[in-house]
Amino acid sequence: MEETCLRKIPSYIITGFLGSGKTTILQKILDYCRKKSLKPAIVLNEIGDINVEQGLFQDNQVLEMLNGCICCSIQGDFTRELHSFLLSLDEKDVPDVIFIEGTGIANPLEIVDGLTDPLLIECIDLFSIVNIIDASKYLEYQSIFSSSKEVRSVLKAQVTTSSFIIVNKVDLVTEKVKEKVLKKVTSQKRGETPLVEASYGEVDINQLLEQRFVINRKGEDTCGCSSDHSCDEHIGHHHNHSFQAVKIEVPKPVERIKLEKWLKQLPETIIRGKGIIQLTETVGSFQFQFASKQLHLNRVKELPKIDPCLILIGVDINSSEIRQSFHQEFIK
Ligand SMILES: Nc1nc2c(ncn2[C@@H]2O[C@H](COP(=O)(O)OP(=O)(O)OP(=O)(O)O)[C@@H](O)[C@H]2O)c(=O)[nH]1
Repeated sequence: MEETCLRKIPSYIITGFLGSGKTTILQKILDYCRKKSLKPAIVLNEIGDINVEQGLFQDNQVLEMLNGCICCSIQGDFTRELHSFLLSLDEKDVPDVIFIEGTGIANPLEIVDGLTDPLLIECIDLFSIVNIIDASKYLEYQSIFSSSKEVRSVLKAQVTTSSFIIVNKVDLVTEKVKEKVLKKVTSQKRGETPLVEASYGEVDINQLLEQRFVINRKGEDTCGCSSDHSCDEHIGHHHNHSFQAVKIEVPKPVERIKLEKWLKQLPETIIRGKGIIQLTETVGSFQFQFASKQLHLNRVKELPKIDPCLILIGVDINSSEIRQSFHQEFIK
């Protein structure tokens, strides 16, 4: 007989497009858990084969799902791995709460599918889907990706399925743009879903964790979304993501200004960059973050467990061209 979990654990899906601020808000949630003496477990999903942000989650139980999107290629593995992870825990280690951070290109309903698999039904109590929106890019993405049905439908599904929405990065936009974004999101979201605005994910965590997910089962629309598709589209259809992650080894320190210039000339469809690099200007390793067309470099305190590299994520990227261009500029 299949072994099963001792109890159902409240679980939250943290969703939102690439670089919108999911990890930033998750860090705030983890601080909150620490203060409340709650024991969290975190499931991290990356489309690349490496998690360059693992240092951010030290001291927590982390299950990493790399090299694919929970929403498609590794959905079955996700269910099995999460199940065996939970069964492997001693009673004292069973988490009070689980946070699942999607890849940024995930349709949350496909993660819901994985969590509601019969294998996990006694283990997981799905509380809420929290969606983070990048206020500085949301409208732009609608036009950059106007010809990509796939990107538009991911952006929309992340809004329509959520039980809590944070319009983040409002520090980067004017009042007028913010109002436009809020209007657009309000027109897409489900009526009862709270919508809050934030910079660097500063929100009332208590309010966020209390919000309960309600699946709106009515007629055909069994998934609860108000979008104009049949909900069967969520299942089994998205196996050919045109999203890609390109990994570039960076064996030598790079010049910051030159790197900034190089990033600026990348195609608009490269949405996100992460990595660990060294700089010519100063000793040490730096966490490389590129989102909303902005470069952030944060010094890494401990020796990184991975070799310096950049991961660039986007849609329909010509990986060899980009690798070659980087090599030409920085390595040769
Ligand atoms: N200006 C500004 N930057 C932010 C804000 N929130 C997050 N960032 C920065 O945006 C970058 C991406 O943030 P993350 O929290 O890693 O985004 P993410 O959604 O986890 O990214 P992926 O998992 O790669 O999709 C980081 O450099 C953050 O410091 C914000 O409100 N304003």
